[in-house]
Amino acid sequence: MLELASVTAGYEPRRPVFRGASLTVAPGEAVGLLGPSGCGKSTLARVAALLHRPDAGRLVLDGTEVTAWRHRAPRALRTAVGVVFQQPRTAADPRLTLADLIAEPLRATGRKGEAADRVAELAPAVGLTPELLTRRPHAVSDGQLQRACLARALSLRPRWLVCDEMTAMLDASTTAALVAAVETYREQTGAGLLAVGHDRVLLNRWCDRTVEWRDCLPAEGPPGR
Ligand SMILES: Nc1ncnc2c1ncn2[C@@H]1O[C@H](COP(=O)(O)OP(=O)(O)OP(=O)(O)O)[C@@H](O)[C@H]1O
Repeated sequence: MLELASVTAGYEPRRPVFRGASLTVAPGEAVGLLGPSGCGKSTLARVAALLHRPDAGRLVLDGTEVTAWRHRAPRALRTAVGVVFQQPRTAADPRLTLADLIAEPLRATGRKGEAADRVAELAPAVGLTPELLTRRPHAVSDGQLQRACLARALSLRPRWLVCDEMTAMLDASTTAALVAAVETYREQTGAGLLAVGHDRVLLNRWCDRTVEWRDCLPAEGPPGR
């Protein structure tokens, strides 16, 4: 279970973006999160991915309460969640080839020896040819780079995936390919998914259920600041 309970988070002391947001994803479940621009969906997604420390509230992953975020989080928890962001350009090191980008989490966790096999397995799963794997980000399209970013997110076989507007910049065929790659991975591993987006039709089609941001907030009191 991925449980976000009464989470308050933001970027400035005493000025949270939202207060008391709660959301649960059951093992193997796919939950879509919809809401207006700027309400804090990405911030909550980053809390769930252990990338942003909340001001208050709880994140419980498979029964373990998370007490440290980012580099302070224990490796076993950090690697339990794979994350894909909206903008592949800002999420990818421009110096790395796509093969090295995909293998980055394996290198960072001392599993460099598995990198070649895992990249060979993941590249076709996300629709990347061997030739594309040798290129650097500046020499591939946004869609191709996003495919590599998805493969990177899957490289450590996470139990949870957080896709934050993963397909917002992409055309319909790349969107379909990436959603299919996520779904194949989930069928193979039973991973749960939190998919943040604006596209209600896509999220309804993709996810087991879709949650409105307002329904994540406490009923009483004004949402947000
Ligand atoms: N790094 C940051 N520093 C300061 N403020 C930030 C930062 N990131 C986001 N914010 C602010 O926090 C608020 C929530 O942003 P967030 O990206 O979580 O919203 P969102 O619901 O995902 O929006 P969108 O649907 O437009 O992506 C916004 O007002 C935004 O300007």
